[in-house]
Amino acid sequence: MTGPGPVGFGERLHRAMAAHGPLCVGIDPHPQLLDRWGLEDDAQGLETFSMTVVEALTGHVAALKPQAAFFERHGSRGVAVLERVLEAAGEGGTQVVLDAKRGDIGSTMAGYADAYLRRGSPASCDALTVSPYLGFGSLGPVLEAASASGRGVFVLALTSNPEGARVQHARLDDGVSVAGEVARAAAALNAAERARTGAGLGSTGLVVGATVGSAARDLGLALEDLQGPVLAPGVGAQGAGRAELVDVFGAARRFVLASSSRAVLGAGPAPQALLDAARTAADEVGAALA
Ligand SMILES: O=c1ccn([C@@H]2O[C@H](COP(=O)(O)O)[C@@H](O)[C@H]2O)c(=O)[nH]1
Repeated sequence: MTGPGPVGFGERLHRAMAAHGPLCVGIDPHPQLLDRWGLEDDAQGLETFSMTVVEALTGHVAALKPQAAFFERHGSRGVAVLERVLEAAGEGGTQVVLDAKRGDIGSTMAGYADAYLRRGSPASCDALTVSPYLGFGSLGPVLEAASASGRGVFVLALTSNPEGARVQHARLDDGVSVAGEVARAAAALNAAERARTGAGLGSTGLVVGATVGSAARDLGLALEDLQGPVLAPGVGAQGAGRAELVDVFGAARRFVLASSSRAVLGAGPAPQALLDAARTAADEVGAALA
């Protein structure tokens, strides 16, 4: 991708959600999906699959979210495909979220920042998913790089998988939940950014699964105070739909970018069928989150 302009990620996403609805379509080239599309499970199949999705949906959905794992499993040729997908996907205002869930000590996070959040890097994206479970402070280098280059992050808070709860629901000495502490830190960054730029949304997002039930409320996440985007995976194949989005996000609904991968991708390979599936999903999540 050529790289974002002077408008920050939060504001760009805000505009994209207003234009196309609050849907992010994941690009998850599972081997089973490649097979269903009549493609080989190799780098060529991966490229045909991913570029079909990009060409069908770019400019029609708020965001696309390639899942790094399904590119990395094809080795260096798969990573080269991911670079081409990131380059092609960012046209027409569609925001590109790379789901790589990076998390390491601060000095290594500087390497990830350079890889994904620097202008001109071969794998540059609009926003990167990151894990705060080495301590929120370890994210410093990616947060600084994102801020300097008009990019963003989605920090894991309450993930959609059931195993996450044991860590993310735990309480710290002062009674604040682990996920609540992550949400507080993200909200502080967004408040500072919005005070500085006047952006509609800050660029430090959270990941909160649409499958987490009452956890965000019970754990005091105060998502309505986040003033940044909430990426909500779990819609479609993991079982969440309209009722879950309303229940989980309540008054914070307007910040939510619902994310669905397999449920949309299963409509392919015909580009029009993919576009129809994405539009139907965008209408459904849009009605739930209005
Ligand atoms: O808490 C999380 C964080 C990320 N994901 C990712 O989203 C997609 C979900 O795919 P579906 O086919 O819609 O189930 C996948 O890439 C996950 O790694 C998540 O599911 N939960």
